[in-house]
Amino acid sequence: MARERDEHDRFERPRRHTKPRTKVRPNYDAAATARVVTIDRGRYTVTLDPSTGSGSGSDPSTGSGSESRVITAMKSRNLGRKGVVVGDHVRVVGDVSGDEGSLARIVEVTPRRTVLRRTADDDDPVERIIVANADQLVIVAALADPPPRAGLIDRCLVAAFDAGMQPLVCLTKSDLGSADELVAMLEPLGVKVVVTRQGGDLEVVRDALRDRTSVLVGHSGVGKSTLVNALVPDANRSVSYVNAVTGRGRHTSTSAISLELPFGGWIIDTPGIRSFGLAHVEVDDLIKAFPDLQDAARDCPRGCLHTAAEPECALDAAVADGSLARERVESFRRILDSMNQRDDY
Ligand SMILES: Nc1nc2c(ncn2[C@@H]2O[C@H](COP(=O)(O)OP(=O)(O)OP(=O)(O)O)[C@@H](O)[C@H]2O)c(=O)[nH]1
Ligand SMILES: [Zn+2]
Repeated sequence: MARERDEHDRFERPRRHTKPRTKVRPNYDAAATARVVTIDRGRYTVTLDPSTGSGSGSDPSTGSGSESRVITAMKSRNLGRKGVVVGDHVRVVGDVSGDEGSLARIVEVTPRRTVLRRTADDDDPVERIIVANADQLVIVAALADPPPRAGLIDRCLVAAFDAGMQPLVCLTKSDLGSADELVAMLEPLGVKVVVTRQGGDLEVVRDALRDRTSVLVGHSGVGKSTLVNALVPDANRSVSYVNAVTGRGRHTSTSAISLELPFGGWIIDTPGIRSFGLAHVEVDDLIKAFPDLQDAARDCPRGCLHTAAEPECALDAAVADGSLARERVESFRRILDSMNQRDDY
């Protein structure tokens, strides 16, 4: 679903060996592959995949923990208006040495597996993709100070399901409040929850993040930086961060920034993202994240929106005959409703 809307899908990649090479469509199969870690004023900081750069041959999608070469690149003209976002897998040509002052060119963007969008707002009327290719959305909420808002968590869940990303709810500041209520709220949806506090044991969090690409979202003050610094002890000195900061003065943009986890995988922080684009989400897309509900909904009348107001929704029948748990249907309807409430996230 997310893939169908991917703007890049309309542009076919040149297939290896099937088409004759022409001057019109250069073949970049030999170009180095890299991933975009942050963007600042038209300059893309990318890390060269270890297999292209140093020849270690490890899987670039999981991150091996080895030092990746960081280079600065610009978008090539042939990409036209096509966007390049954090998390994109790209091909780069030109000076890929990564030496001070060097500048490579991004010539191709690999089709995206997932896309996460933010909504249009006053500053920018277009709903834009903010992160590509992430497989997990980590929704960070504090148990107190600031108090958690269930509606926001629900909206983030919708964004995750719609984007084809697995949600993980991370409840911070467990020293200040109990997680029981939120855990009970999320359990019927099958959403994984981890509970943390500053200075606490992070093993469960590490296990949930290991070898995946996770996007962190959460409001200011919930303890996101505290968490990132605990997971990536040298976050402020990491290659991508330093490059973004020292490369061209201060890192002033609000671009997402991708950090390699020392235990494998990546986390992408999203400063300044206040809301997700949910306007395009269809009920039929959302329900795909719940195969049992989707299955039961096959008996719904055409055009059924599956809300509690629908007189003949088959989800109610399934609850009545015991094939679906009432809490699960009610929880699904709750996140369905959250979609239509205008609010941050
Ligand atoms: N009591 C308590 N305080 C915490 C915990 N984690 C973080 N804090 C405090 O909460 C405040 C906000 O933490 P940050 O990590 O800066 O939060 P953030 O989400 O990164 O916020 P921004 O930097 O504004 O985006 C700081 O004063 C932290 O010391 C925790 O587990 N328990
Ligand atoms: Zn229905």
